[in-house]
Amino acid sequence: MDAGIPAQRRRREMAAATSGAGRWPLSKVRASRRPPPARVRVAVRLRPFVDETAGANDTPCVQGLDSCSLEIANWRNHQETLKYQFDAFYGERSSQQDIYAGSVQPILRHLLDGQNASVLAYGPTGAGKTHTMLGSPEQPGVIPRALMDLLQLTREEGAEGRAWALSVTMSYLEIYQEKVLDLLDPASGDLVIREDCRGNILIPGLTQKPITSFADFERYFLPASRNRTVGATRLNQRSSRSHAVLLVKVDQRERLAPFRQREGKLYLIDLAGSEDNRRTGNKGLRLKESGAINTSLFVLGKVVDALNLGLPRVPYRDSKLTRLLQDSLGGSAHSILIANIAPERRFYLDTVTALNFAARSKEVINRPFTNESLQPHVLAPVTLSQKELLGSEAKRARGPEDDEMGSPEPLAPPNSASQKLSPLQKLSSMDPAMLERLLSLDRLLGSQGSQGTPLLSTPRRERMVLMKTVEEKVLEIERLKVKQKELEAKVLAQEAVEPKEKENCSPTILRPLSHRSISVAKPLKKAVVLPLQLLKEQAASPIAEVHILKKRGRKRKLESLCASEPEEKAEDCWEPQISPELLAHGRQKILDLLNKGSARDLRSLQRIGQKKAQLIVGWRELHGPFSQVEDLERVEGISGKQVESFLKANIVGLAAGHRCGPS
Ligand SMILES: Nc1ncnc2c1ncn2[C@@H]1O[C@H](COP(=O)(O)OP(=O)(O)OP(=O)(O)O)[C@@H](O)[C@H]1O
Repeated sequence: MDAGIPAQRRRREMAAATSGAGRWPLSKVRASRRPPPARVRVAVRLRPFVDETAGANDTPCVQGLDSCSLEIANWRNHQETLKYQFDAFYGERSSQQDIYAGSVQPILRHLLDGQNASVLAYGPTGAGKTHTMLGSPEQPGVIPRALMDLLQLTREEGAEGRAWALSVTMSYLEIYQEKVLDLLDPASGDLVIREDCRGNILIPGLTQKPITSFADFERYFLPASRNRTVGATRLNQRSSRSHAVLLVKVDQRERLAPFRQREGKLYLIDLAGSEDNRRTGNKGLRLKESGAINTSLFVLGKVVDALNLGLPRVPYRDSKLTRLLQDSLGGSAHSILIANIAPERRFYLDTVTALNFAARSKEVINRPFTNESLQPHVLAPVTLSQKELLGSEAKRARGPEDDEMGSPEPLAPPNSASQKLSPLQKLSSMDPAMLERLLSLDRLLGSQGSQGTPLLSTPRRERMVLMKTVEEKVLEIERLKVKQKELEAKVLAQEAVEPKEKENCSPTILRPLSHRSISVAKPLKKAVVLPLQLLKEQAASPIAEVHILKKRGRKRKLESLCASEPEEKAEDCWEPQISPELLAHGRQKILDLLNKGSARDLRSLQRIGQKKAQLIVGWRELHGPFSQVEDLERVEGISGKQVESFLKANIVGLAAGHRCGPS
């Protein structure tokens, strides 16, 4: 478009545009003159209590401080509050109009300057994204309000006699499991996203409906909304399983010479909820959906971070959602992210995660959470096991008051050196696995003599150093655990191979209690065969143990007098037997890769493609390092069976590499 305009005039109009007097679209000037990428503005909306299970006395775990900041209890130290700062904060009493007028309406005018804009509702499942974006007939949300205003604005600006003629079109699509589906034409299948030579993002084949009135909009939008994929999860009966993207284009044509054209795009997006599948109870299809949702939200987080930090590379291409938004997030586009959060305590961790995702700045204030009736429990985090925590969870399920009263017998004697006051038990619905992780961090920091350095209140750089130390310690512990398992396996293997010797063996060799069982079934037949072709290699190879074949077969259960689970033994077929030591090396190598490898490194593993590698990296960033390879099963989208076959496919190769390699 620029080519036909004399350079002098272009410069004049540019100057007019930047001084606010003209209407030359900043987005259309040459790249070198473009303003620096716009920051994504972030607003947080706290919804009111809607949880029927919340008791009358339940107090929110988060509360607003002013129109831009809020505080939330610090799980680790009840004397402290985490304070977050945003561009805007809307408390539980805020209305739909407050959010719209405060954060959305101001960006609409940029569309008439030919610039793009986007509004994204983000947050955990059930926190109020759809309510914010869509609302109800009584409380219309951002979408109907924005459409109403935009149509009004374009009618006025494009009226006869004005310099520009304006028209509005709408498209409506969903991104479901990384597929782009046209909600106005559900039969059309997965659509491709393309970029033209000017960097504009296009979706060829996507339906565009011209709209001139709000009635037009409703006529298309309401039936299309019913095409959106929703499903019931444990946390929301009608949970959105896809990102719903409403695209409104405002097209402008100048009525007189030089007949310029402009196009402004507005994306109004109701994102699918970020999900912690240990709480949603998702399985099968829901789990798969959730994996795709979490991955694309993770990429969105990276894109927002990169834009707000001014990084040179913004990873738009890593997901369909961000690819679609490439020309409407950053650049000269105007974007607002509305992070929706819930007040119920059972959402505490989700809330912290959402706030951390959205936070521009956070500080720790040295005062208790003001609305929090946290009763100091005499707990020693260093001695609190997951079992005990689960016990307290169960107790809470019986009645929260019991818990409020605290245990008549403190878990640690008062005044003991390890004693700490902790609000952990008050954060009633915190995931036990997550608690265990947080507590293990505590334990490690405690054993490092850094009790005085609360992790979350430490400046970012120091926190990174601390986290690194903690990670190393965790790895060391894991290594020791593996070593222990190895020794146990050796003892077991020895007993299986030499049942008779076992009877006479020294009483000083004891197996760990949990593994001690007395089998009353017939002893297994021993069969260790060295295949002919391997005999030579085995003599020379340092990894000879891999090539020994062991007899194995249909599993059958043996009665066990000691173990709670029946022991499984096998017979009648052959499989490679790997020495426990080698197995442990292989496992450790895999674990190291899972915890330290980039997505690219992970792809070098068998059975790990690009998607799985991203899922793993995403999980790691959200939940911290894997403590054992089996934790892979906790990654959404990776099943237990897949983990099993992944281990089989990789363990020997990596173990062999370890033993034979230069190290
Ligand atoms: N500000 C609010 N005022 C009153 N009710 C609300 C508010 N926000 C959300 N709700 C109610 O909370 C429930 C969950 O909200 P909603 O469906 O919007 O969550 P969501 O974040 O879109 O969930 P999902 O990601 O699973 O789709 C709904 O019943 C909704 O009406």
